[in-house]
Amino acid sequence: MSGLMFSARTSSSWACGRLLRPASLLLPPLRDNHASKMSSDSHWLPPADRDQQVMALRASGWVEVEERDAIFKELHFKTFNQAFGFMSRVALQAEKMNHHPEWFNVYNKVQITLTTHDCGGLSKRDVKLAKFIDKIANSM
Ligand SMILES: C[C@H](O)[C@H](O)[C@H]1CNC2=NC(N)=NC(=O)C2=N1
Repeated sequence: MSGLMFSARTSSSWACGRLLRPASLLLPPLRDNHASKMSSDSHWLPPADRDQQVMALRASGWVEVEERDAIFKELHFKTFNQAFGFMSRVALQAEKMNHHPEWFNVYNKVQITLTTHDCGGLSKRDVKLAKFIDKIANSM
């Protein structure tokens, strides 16, 4: 295949409010620093909102990850089947939101980290998914 290939950014570009543009070696980056990228995110959490939301999630067991703009929680279930059933329900919601956890499961334990890769940090989607995770975990 020859010639310069152009490709439109994926739908996930909208997750952070960035303009859709053909990825090209010719165009300078519209926004090339973290702060300006974060500030343009339509799902970006302004500092005041973020503090309030993270404080509420802390109350239900979420903790902030050191050296990453992310939140973490470890959940314990009675059995592996319960843990896997929980993960299945969260996976369906993640697909519906097109927003996916970073997670690790050993037997009845599930470790979950939430962050928005397209935005380089926490967004409203992480808060929404964290609240869904807590709702499902509490219902099991
Ligand atoms: C191409 C796809 O839509 C994107 O990669 C989505 C998928 N799921 C995602 N999940 C998370 N946690 N962050 C993202 O930025 C993200 N982006």
